Amino acid sequence: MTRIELDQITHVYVTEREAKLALDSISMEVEAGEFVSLVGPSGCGKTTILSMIAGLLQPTKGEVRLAGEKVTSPSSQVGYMLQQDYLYPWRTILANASIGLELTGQLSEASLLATRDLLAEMGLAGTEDAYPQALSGGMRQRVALVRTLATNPDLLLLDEPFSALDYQTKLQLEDLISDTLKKQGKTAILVTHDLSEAIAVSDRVIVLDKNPGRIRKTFEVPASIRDVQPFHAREQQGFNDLFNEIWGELDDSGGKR
Ligand SMILES: Nc1ncnc2c1ncn2[C@@H]1O[C@H](COP(=O)(O)OP(=O)(O)OP(=O)(O)O)[C@@H](O)[C@H]1O
Repeated sequence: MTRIELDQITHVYVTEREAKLALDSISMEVEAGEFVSLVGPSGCGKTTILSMIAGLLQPTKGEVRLAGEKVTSPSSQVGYMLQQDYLYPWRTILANASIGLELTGQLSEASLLATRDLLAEMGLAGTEDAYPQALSGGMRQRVALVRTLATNPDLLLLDEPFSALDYQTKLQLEDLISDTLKKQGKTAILVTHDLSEAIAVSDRVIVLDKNPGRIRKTFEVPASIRDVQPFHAREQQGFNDLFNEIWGELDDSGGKR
């Protein structure tokens, strides 16, 4: 299991026109097995943070560490899931779900069998030989989740993975991801613009400010909300109060705009 540390991270994007201070001295820790959400106004640096944890971008100053090791390049320990499913239309569902195994040299009979099992766990049994165009948006996003989990990463980075889905599918997928990650003891960071989703799936919600990106405030989600499935979390006592409290912080950070 992977513990994440961001130690005094500053990032400046340099373009022909300007030097943009995107993140200013951000420090945070995510414990192994913890599920943390990042919320904040558009442009506050959420994706920049994920890119650094994924090893796709090096901070201008500071250090990111995974399980105590400085991140200098992408690692197979880390799975990244995005808003778009990026399934290849010419590959079958099984071939799409197993592409990460192929790219990392882990393709074997056993790993393919495990991928089939994962597809079945996600309610996708029988779709293995179909092509992505035959599947609904929610099913395709489940295939993307299987593809992310198939290489067995310790850490999942989820960049608005539910935002393109209809509300009902989104709730179902939140439950599925939350269940799966809890069962497997994975560490996860979710970026989302949906505050109720952040509260429903997370152990902690971190609110960011923008210009420059900084941590504004961190909220612990109480056990009464954490310990039930995301769908029912929204009905728990205290959910609305926490929502309103975080919403107030988002308002002050410009997050509602
Ligand atoms: N490649 C880049 N070159 C220059 N500036 C960039 C680049 N990527 C991001 N930025 C700037 O850095 C800041 C943070 O961007 P980032 O995409 O991390 O924010 P975000 O919080 O994920 O935004 P959103 O919620 O809209 O996805 C923004 O001001 C953005 O314009």
